[in-house]
Amino acid sequence: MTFLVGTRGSALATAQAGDVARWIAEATGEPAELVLVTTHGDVSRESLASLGGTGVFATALREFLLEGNCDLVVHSMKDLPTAPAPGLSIAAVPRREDARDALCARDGLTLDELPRGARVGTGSPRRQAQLRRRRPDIEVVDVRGNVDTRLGLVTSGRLDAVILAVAGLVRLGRDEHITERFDLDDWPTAPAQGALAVEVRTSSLHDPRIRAAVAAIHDTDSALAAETERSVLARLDAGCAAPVGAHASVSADGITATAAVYALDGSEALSLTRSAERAALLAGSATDPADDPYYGTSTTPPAGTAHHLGASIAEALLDSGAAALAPLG
Ligand SMILES: NCc1[nH]cc(CCC(=O)O)c1CC(=O)O
Repeated sequence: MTFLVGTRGSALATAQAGDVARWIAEATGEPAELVLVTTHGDVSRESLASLGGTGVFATALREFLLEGNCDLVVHSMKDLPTAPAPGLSIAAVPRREDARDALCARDGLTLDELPRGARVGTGSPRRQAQLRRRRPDIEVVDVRGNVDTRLGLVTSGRLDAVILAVAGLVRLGRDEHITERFDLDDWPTAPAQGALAVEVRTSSLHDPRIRAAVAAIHDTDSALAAETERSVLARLDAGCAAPVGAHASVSADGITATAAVYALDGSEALSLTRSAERAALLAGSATDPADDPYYGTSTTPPAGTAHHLGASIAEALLDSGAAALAPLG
C-alpha cells in the first residue's frame, strides 16, 4: 500500500516532504507519494507576525492529516508551535540538516567584507538583531517571500545580501549562493532549524506499517537536540518569531546547549550554555517520541531529560532579565 505524505505546496515544503517520502520508500520497500494542501501562509505576503505568529503553516496541514487525507505530514520543525496538537504525535525526527544560517552576498563577500551601509535582507527578528549586533553600520531590510524570491533580491542588485537557513538552501539545491556560514557558537539559530518533524495521527501508531515507517526514518540524536532547543522556546513562552537563538549538540558524552535572547536593536544580548550527560538524557527521554508524554509540551519536565536541560537554560535566562530585553510572545 502506498504511504501518503501530506505537504504544503511551496518548493521548500515539497522538497523536504519528497526527501521523507523517498526515505520511507527506501526503508520499507513500499511506494510513498506526496499529497498537497494549500495554506494561507504560502500565499500571504504579509509579515508572519501580522498573521498571528506561530502555527500558520502547521494548522492547515494538521487539519488535513486529522481528516484522514494522508498518513503523515512533514513540517519544518522550527515553524512548528511548541504546544502539542490533540490527536497528533510527532513520530519521527529524521537526521537533521545543517542548522546554521548562511549569508548569500553579491560577489562572494562575507559579512565582514560587506561595505559600510550595505543593505542586507532578512525578515526574522532574531537574524535582524544578530546582524545589528555584528555590523551596526549595516542597513537591515525587512524582506518576505520564498527562498528564490529572496535570492533574486541579491542577483537583481536590489540588496547586497540576504540571510537564509543553510538547510533550506541545501534542500532546494541553491547552496551555491552561500558566501558564508555563521558559526553556531556565536550565531545560534532558530530552535530546531534544519530539523523536520514527521507527524501522524496518534491512533495510527497502533498500525505496524506506520510504526515501522516512522521508526526507520527517526534519528535519536537529531530529536534530542531539536527537543532541547524547542524546550528553551517553550519555557520562555516564546514563538518562532521571537529574537531567540538556540543550539544543542549531541556527542558520545552528552548534550551541550546554548541559547541566546537578543534586544531587537542588537544593543544587548543574553547567552547561556549548559550540558547534560548522555546517560541521563536517554534514561529520561523516550527514543520513540510518540511514547514521550512530554514531547513538545511546556509542562514541567522530569530532571535529566532534554526538556529539563532546555527549560533550565530558559529559566536562567529569565532570571537574568530576558523578558525585559526582548518581546518573547
Ligand atoms: N521560516 C521559513 C523557513 N522554515 C524552514 C526553513 C528552512 C530551514 C529549516 O528547514 O529549518 C525556512 C527558510 C529560512 O529560514 O531560510
